[in-house]
Amino acid sequence: MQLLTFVTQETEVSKLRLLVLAAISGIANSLLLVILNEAAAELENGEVEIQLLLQYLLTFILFIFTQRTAQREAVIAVEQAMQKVRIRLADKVRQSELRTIEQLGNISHYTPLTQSANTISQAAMYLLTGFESLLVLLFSSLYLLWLSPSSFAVAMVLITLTILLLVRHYRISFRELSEASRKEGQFFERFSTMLKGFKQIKASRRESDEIFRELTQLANETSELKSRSNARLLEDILLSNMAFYLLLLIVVFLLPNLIPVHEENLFQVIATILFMMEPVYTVSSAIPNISKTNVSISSLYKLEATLDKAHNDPATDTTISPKLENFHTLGLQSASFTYTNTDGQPLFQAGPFQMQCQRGEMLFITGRNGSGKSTFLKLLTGLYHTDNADCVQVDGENLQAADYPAYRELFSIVFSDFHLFDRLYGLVDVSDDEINGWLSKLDLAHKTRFENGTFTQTDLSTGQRKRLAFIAAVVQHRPLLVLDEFAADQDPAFRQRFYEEILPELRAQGQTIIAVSHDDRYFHLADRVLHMETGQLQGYTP
Ligand SMILES: Nc1ncnc2c1ncn2[C@@H]1O[C@H](COP(=O)(O)OP(=O)(O)OP(=O)(O)O)[C@@H](O)[C@H]1O
Repeated sequence: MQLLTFVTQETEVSKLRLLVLAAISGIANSLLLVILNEAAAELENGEVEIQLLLQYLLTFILFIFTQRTAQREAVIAVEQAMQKVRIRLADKVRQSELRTIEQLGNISHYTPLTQSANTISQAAMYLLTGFESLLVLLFSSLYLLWLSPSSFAVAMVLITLTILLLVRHYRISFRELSEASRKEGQFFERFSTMLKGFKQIKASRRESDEIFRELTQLANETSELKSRSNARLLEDILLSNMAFYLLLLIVVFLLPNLIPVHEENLFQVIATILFMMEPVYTVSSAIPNISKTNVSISSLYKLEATLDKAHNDPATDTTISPKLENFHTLGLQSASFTYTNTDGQPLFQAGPFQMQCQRGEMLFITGRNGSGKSTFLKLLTGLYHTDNADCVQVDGENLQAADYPAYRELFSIVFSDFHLFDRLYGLVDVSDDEINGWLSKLDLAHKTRFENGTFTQTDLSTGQRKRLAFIAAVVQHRPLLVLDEFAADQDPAFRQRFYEEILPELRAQGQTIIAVSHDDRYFHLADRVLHMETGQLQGYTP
């Protein structure tokens, strides 16, 4: 059971201590019944001894104390475990290869990280009370056996049948809830698609209706699966009650006629059976919740297994060695990369690439859409791992797998689908003045300022936001600046200044620049222009 694995693997609290506390609480609970029955019997014969009252009070205190302590510790432990799992998964996501995250794709894969938390926290309580109730049931059954073996036999038959049915229902619920959770993920994915493509659907009623139909269908299917499961929960509670009323019927109306001695302690037997109803009720209502939690934990561990399977860097050290820092050339040697579908079937092969870049060079790359320019940049910058090892070279030497994290630190990159974070993370020794200087240089000073680690205004046009992304890259002061179609959405006047002033200025300061560009009127400014032709890189003279 996933919940048990979760509690065992992720929590640091002593499981034995929790079980012992729950066991004491369960035994104390059952003892209360025995003492009450004893007292009732004594009352029939005269007076109740004060000793019994004291025993009752002490057992009651023990019951409350152990139950409260066990529940508090379990809840705290599960909260801590949940926090630990979330942090571990967030860390695994950031350590994953780019390709894995691209393949995982949309947000629906990460919903377990947020959705599961509440379910799992609640489930700790159910697990503990479920265990305690099972113990109460066990001890009350033994007490029933002592009071009336025939009632015990009937009770066992009925309870076993009830439990078998509950277990069968648990399996069905698990399947239904897994399916509901998958559909819920798809709902959120469609919902985020609707938000991302809002402009299009706002302008097209038919498009909007079709997406809305899909959303409605997913919501309906999810709700149908969940309602079915919840209805079964109510039926299960009713069923366990019915089993006990049937038991009472047999014990009170049938057994006394069959076994004459049975009437002697009939009241105690009835009280015991009524007492056993509560734990059975608790167990039957815990099952659907534990089932929901198992679904949540399964999806969390599934996400983690996907991240673990991905080829992660064997090391995380990002310290740039002096050798890397002072490189003269870097490039790719027989480097290729193959996109595959989820079944591992090849879709497109980029390369093999042979390419060397000199320090301080300004290199432009051109080529048709889909020819492989971005893929080449991802290989060169170490964001994608090449199909074969030892294909990235620095000063003619192969880059070792453990060097990748440090190698990536050599590049600052502005992607064509750039993302502007709400603050400039990880900046070291960069003054606000330097960033504000860049804002003036890129004609943005009248729109925004840099203060306290953030731009005061980022709600700007696409081209303006891209200039902010360019500033964020440049002020990292890394040896290589990589630009993927940066100027594509800039106005002609800025574009001219960018190619004729800004890039040459950066090169003069020692930056190596590798830029994908379609602006052939500025190609003469580059040291070299390379042309990408369906996955193959060729030299090109403008
Ligand atoms: N995420 C992906 N999954 C599978 N195949 C992909 C993926 N991205 C790109 N490809 C394949 O790789 C080829 C090269 O894509 P790439 O993005 O490198 O081209 P590009 O030259 O940068 O194109 P553009 O000029 O349109 O940006 C594409 O034609 C496509 O077949």
